[in-house]
Amino acid sequence: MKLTTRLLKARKNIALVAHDHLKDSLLNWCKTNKTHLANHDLCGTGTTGTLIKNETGLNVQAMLSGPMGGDQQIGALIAEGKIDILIFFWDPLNAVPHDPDVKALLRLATVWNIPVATNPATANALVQSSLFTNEVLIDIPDYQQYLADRVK
Ligand SMILES: O=C(CO)COP(=O)(O)O
Repeated sequence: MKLTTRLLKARKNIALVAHDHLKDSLLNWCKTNKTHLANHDLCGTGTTGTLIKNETGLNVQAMLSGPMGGDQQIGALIAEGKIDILIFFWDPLNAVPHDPDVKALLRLATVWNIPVATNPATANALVQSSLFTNEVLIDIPDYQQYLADRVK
């Protein structure tokens, strides 16, 4: 796959998602890192986003709840280059009904090479990284080239 680059601006679009057993963990992480998060545009799946908004006062755009399509909405935004960082505390110990959507979200985050944290240790590393406060270039698939190759 030929690559091109995408500039992630200093002010990021950050998606926040947590499965039910990990919602307290993500909520606590958001409270601890509220001042960092306040510098960015936040969205989240329905329940996670609403809980964070209510409990931290941060402005979080809540999409649909995960099992109702929220993971897919965030995945689509990633594919469109509208999400810069994904923080997704997914549950490795409990099955969820929408496992295909979870996989799809994680897959698209990998395809489009955005920084992803799936646990608090990595989320801490991300928030302390210069990419959290500065603009950064990431490599992404060259979609125009990809399409041109497929249609010639
Ligand atoms: O299920 C989720 C992610 O897969 C999260 O959805 P909620 O935030 O609505 O609980």
